[in-house]
Amino acid sequence: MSQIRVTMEVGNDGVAVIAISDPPVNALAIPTIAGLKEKFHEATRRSDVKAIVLTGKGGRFSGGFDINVFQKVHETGDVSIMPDVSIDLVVNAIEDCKKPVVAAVEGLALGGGLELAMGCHARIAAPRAQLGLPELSLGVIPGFGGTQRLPRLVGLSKAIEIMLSSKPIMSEEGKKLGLIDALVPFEELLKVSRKWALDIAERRKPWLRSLHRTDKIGSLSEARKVLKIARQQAKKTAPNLPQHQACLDVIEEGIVHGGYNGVLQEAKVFKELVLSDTAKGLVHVFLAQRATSKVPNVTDVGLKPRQTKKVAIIGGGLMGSGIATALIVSNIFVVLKEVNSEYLLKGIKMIEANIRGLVAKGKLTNDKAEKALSMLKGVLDYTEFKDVDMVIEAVVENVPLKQKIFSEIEKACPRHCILATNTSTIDLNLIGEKIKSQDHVIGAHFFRLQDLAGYGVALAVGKEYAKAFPDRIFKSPLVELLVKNGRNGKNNGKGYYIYEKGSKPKPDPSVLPIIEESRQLTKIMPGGKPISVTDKEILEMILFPVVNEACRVLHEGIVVRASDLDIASVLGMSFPSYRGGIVFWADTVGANHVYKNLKRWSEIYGNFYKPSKFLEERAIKGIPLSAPATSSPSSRL
Ligand SMILES: C[C@H](O)CC(=O)SCCNC(=O)CCNC(=O)[C@H](O)C(C)(C)COP(=O)(O)OP(=O)(O)OC[C@H]1O[C@@H](n2cnc3c(N)ncnc32)[C@H](O)[C@@H]1OP(=O)(O)O
Repeated sequence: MSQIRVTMEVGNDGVAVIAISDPPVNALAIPTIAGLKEKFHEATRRSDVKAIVLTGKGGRFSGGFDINVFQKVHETGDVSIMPDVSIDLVVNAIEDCKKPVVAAVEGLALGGGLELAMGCHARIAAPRAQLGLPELSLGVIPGFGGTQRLPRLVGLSKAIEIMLSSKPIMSEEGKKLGLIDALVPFEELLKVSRKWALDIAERRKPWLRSLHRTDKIGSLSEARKVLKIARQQAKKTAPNLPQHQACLDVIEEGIVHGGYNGVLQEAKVFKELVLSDTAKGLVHVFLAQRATSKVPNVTDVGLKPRQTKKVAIIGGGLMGSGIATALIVSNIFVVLKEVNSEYLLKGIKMIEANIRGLVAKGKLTNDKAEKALSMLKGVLDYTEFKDVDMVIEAVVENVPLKQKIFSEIEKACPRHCILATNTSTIDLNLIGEKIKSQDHVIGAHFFRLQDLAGYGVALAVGKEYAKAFPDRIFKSPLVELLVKNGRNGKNNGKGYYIYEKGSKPKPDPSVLPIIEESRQLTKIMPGGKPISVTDKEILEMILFPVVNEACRVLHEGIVVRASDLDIASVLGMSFPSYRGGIVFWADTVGANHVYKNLKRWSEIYGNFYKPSKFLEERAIKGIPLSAPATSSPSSRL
């Protein structure tokens, strides 16, 4: 195995080129690490090798340590399956190698990939290569010496920024910072790297060990000041993520006690963090997100995705104009259709304002804003629909209106066109009932929340839910009362929050008497007094019904796998990714705990909380909610 994943060629110049070869990203799997150790020992031993170049095949240096190994550690709880790379390979075989080692980097060097490169005695990179240490986004810290070498190469503040943000920098910036020694055209990468390695061997260039450098760290008191500020910021920006403070502690260890001790402490903390719930959740989300692109009977039978170049949107209200904005900034032509020129103009103005907002926030340059707006066309009829790849209907929640629109677009659009509806609640079968191309109908739901969309939408959605799932809704008069009191969310400045330009929305206390009235009407106050619930119970009373609904979706086979719902909850509901998504979290809490509480609440508050059959069976039998249906008899429920 190791021979395939790592190759070595020794040229007439005496340079051994060791290449990682494991497409698509040259991840450092356990056999690859073994292969690297083997090749480095061989190159060190061989008398015909004067210097070494380390590179990656296929246009990418390395995407870092193999994340699948983390998953195995999580499944088994056995952290000893992770090989010692930090000392054995990076310090002993590379950094302390008796022959100079130069990294030739192109494409990307992330995580463990960049850490290998930092262990080399120089780094030569091609343009636009991504360099980063994204380990914190996986719930761990860099574990191959990155917490020690990066500060020594680019300075403490920048290194902290790179690690805590988990965002890569480009090789151009890397060159300015000193992380990269030379930036050369792609065609010259290997040639220059070989020569650089020979120059070091023959003492024409310095032989630098990153871990031994101190020139960019500054004094201990300066370093402590920088670390103190970083700790305070991390407390605010990442209060629930232990890896941020842990990373700063390990950096400090190396500054106080020297780089080598820092590396040892890093390895210890890394192994503790890899078993944390945060790492379990984040690693799950990383792998689950990639799994969403694998659809049985679609991607595995060779079907290729079709490009979407032009999309029509029906309805230029808040929703339609928001969707149009997202599409034009992604370089997709948009045809926006409205029923009259007054509404159309309003929609276009909203899109222009959205784009101006993105420019003001620095998310879009003026050039890109102009380009985006040039991709938008407002229309009042269907003529422009003749060559669209997709239509997204974003009109009010009204079944006859949506059915009429779908009949019209079926005639106006090409056969391949996807017919999407932005409905929140209406059954897609009902929307497509009157057309022939039912196999082209999909739901493409966008929603931001009540204050933003306006309470009219919330009322319409509530009515549809009540019709479709009468036994699954909690009947609350709150939204109607808000409307009666002249409130309509952000739209008229009277929502749950107060919206002031330039500042974060603040809770509006004048909404409290209306909430109180709603409570009285709902009769959920035994003895006329609000019930007393802990913060934990509030959280569970909100999220367990979501878990229950996820169980119904799983039972009905609407998603291919439970982890698709995790990704939907993270991307669509802002469910914290460090908790792994809604089903993953429910399994962490325990299906039985979810079931028992829902059952108890359903006896007090009614059917809204009634556990579904799927949840009940899995809870009773002790089967995780995420286990595939085939492994459990509940698939027949
Ligand atoms: C000890 C060390 O300090 C610890 C570490 O190194 S932890 C790892 C640090 N590295 C990372 O976090 C990088 C993670 N990877 C990425 O961000 C992106 O995959 C990427 C920027 C490298 C490439 O992105 P992109 O081109 O869009 O391709 P993407 O679909 O994400 O990945 C291609 C395939 O490579 C896999 N892959 C990418 N990086 C991987 C890694 N580090 N380990 C294992 N598999 C990896 C993906 O799972 C995907 O597999 P699939 O084809 O079976 O779905």
